[in-house]
Amino acid sequence: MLSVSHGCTALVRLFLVRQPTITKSIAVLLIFCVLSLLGLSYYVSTGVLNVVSKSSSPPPPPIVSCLSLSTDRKPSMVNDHSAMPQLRTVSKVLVLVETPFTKMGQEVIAILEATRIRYKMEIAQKRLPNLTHQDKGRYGVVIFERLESYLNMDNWNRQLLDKYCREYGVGIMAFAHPDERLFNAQVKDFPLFVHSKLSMRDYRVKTASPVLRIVRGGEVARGVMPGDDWTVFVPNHTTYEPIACAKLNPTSPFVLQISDDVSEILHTTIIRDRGELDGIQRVFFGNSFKFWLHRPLFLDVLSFLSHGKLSIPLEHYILIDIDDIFVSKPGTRMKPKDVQALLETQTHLQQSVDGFHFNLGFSGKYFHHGSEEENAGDDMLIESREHFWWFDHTWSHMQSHQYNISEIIRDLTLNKEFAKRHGIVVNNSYAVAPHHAGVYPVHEPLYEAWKKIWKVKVTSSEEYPHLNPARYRRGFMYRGIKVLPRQTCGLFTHTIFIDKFPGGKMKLNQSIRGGELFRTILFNPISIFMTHLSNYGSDRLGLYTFESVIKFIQCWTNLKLKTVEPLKLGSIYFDMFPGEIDPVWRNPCNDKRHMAIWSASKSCRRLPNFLVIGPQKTGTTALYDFLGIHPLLVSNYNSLTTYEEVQFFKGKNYYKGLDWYMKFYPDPGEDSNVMLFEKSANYFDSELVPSRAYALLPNAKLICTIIDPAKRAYSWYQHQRAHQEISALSYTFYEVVTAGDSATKELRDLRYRCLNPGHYAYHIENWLDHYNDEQMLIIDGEKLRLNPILVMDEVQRFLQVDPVIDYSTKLKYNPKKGFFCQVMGVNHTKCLGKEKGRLYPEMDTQSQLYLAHYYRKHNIALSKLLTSMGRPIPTWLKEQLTDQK
Ligand SMILES: Nc1ncnc2c1ncn2[C@@H]1O[C@H](COP(=O)(O)OS(=O)(=O)O)[C@@H](OP(=O)(O)O)[C@H]1O
Repeated sequence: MLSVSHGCTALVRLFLVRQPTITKSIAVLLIFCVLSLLGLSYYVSTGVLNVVSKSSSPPPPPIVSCLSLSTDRKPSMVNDHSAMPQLRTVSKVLVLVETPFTKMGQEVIAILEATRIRYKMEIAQKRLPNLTHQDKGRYGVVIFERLESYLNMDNWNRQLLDKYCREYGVGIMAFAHPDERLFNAQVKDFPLFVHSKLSMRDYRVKTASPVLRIVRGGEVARGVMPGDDWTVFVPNHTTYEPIACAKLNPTSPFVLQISDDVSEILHTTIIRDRGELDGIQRVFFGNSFKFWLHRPLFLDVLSFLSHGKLSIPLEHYILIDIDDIFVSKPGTRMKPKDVQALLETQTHLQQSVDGFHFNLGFSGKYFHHGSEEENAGDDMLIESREHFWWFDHTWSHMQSHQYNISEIIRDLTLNKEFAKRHGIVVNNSYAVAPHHAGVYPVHEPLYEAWKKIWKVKVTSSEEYPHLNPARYRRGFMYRGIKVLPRQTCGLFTHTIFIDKFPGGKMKLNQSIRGGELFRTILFNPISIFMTHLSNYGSDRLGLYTFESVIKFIQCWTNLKLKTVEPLKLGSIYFDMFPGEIDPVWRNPCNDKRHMAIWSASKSCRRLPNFLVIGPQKTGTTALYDFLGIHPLLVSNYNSLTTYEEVQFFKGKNYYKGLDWYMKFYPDPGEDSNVMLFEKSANYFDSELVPSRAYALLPNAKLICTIIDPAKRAYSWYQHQRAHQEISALSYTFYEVVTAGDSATKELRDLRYRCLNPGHYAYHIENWLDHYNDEQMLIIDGEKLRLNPILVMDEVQRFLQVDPVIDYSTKLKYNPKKGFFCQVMGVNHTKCLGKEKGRLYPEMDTQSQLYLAHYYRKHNIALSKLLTSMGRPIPTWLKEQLTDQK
């Protein structure tokens, strides 16, 4: 554009200043032509002209026709696989792969993750993992990435696996992938033969197969199948039954040997072994997931072999949001005939999708911002308002993370007034934020304003926990608002013509016919799609895409599609996935997209660099105080309720969100060497905290302190008594630690709280499930008490902080207190308050003996763990382990 305007100015000047000569006139004309060409190419490349030229051609009708949509459509067989009573297996899959990186194995894992089916991946050549636990089978189905790995297992492992499968009714699934070309080769140990490395065409699934559930039998996928590495199975026993078959491609090798009549004979591409010979059900696939239908068939086989335990529901919900109503650029907006088409398609889709409605998200500010015809389109949307569902998409299509609460409130109010003026009945409970801004990472003011103006209860976003990989997208709940995962269907604001679809029309059709879009609906029982106003003008890509994919699903599957209002969808979602209600906060600075929609006033520097995690009563407060002496180690501001401990990752505080947590930290600035830290002694023994802390602070360092666990338990008990905890006052220490199953709940709880933190090895390992060994410093609390100077030097080295402090000048033993305290002046030290280092009677001998025995196995585990980590063994631990009390 720049060159065009500069050129024009030059042209005008030339004419104004002098009389043109002929040569100059020709030169001017030439310049004019070049500029016109430049201008034209600009318009063509930006698509502006396309809008004009293409909008006259009729939008494409939906694709897909199939046998099952014809009038003589036969009812399809939907098998209920949950026939076997008293299964003794867990709903989990064992996946045996060649290597963790092989493509096929990764594809299997990707399906399991997308469908939220639990799995364990192991290398096939290694010893099998434990298959049982307390008379329960750990896996409901065993999958071999390669059939060859199953056949070539060593005798011991093979017998073990077969025995397990027989006893627990567990099925085996495997994918044939022979390295060499085979003709009529016998499958090792089975009355089954294969031809391999073939090219196939015209794929069909057997109508009567008991394996089918999602896949509708009887359809034919015409044409040549992808790949020339197909294996077909030739059984020689009644135990085998074909599930799917295909014809040979005439160009395939062995064609003549295999059959005379290449065109008609069907060859088995997926075969089931009913288990007549050895009591084990197996299903072998003759190819990978290159052919799209193998994914839904994989899910059916999984369901079948697990006796319905690993089935996904057949009822699937879809909600199609059309965001940006009124927002699009002139030339890309809907005209009356597009609105008409939208209405017609909605009516049409209501026949195949129960309750179907397009869900329209409006931004009133841009009403009537198009051409005359497009403004008439806006009017028609308003006239047809009661046929659609409507939700708020902000008045000005604002990125809420850039605004404060009153600005957001003002914006939402304007949109609300717009709706009122135009008689739009808005679905109050649902709203969507433009650009996902403010939903995740959470921008508190948006949530507050939504609740206040619209009483929003449900929203959706594709950003939690991250946009990619899409299969990990999940929901969460924050401040009473349910955030549901949103799916992308490939239609963005600029995707308005079929041939401009990224990758072209072929790519779009692939996505519809078993590709990405189809898979999204298949794998997610609830799919909320994000589309835009512009996808329904021009070529009406939105209508083409969804009508086609819904037809395709009807053709090939027994999925029952439904649409329900977002509020109901929210309840259904969290009834299905209750484990997702609790959010997991991640660091926005580790995701570029998150940074782009996070308020500029926030900074990841306001998060701790290291955590002192406890456990309680091991000297953590002394350590906290000593750390605070160092000018480069800065702790959080005090909490009003829990003083120096923020206790964010444990308990209710976590639900207050990241903004709340960050307010406890100063911003040390980008270039500062300051390290922020938090000490919360109750983090150590929590089951949830390690994963939460790691999600937010994966690079943090951790410090824990350990003392003799029996001593720690007794100190804790005394602490509870000093704090007047009734249960601790009611029972002696011995009664607490020895409380058995018949004790009151109150006493059992007290015992648990008293003894559990002392299971050091167990808790440290929980942390090390997430963090690396090198990220954790384990301090001997006794050493901290007796020689804090040495310990603080070690801490400085571990933190790699400038050792600007000589702790020998900062800490001094206070004989009166019996502890090291901070040096404040020549004859003045500051010690911890009377809360720490209380005087209490010695532990009774009975309790000492009991606890020495109780903690013995935990202490052994700790010594093993410390040795494996290359850490020193504390003196008290050595004594405990040598002591024969
Ligand atoms: N320098 C110094 N001053 C005071 N106290 C010290 C010090 N070093 C270690 N200790 C020991 O720390 C015990 C308290 O541990 P915590 O601070 O981790 O307790 S808490 O969980 O934060 O309440 C406390 O336990 P009790 O003696 O049972 O009170 C002390 O033994």
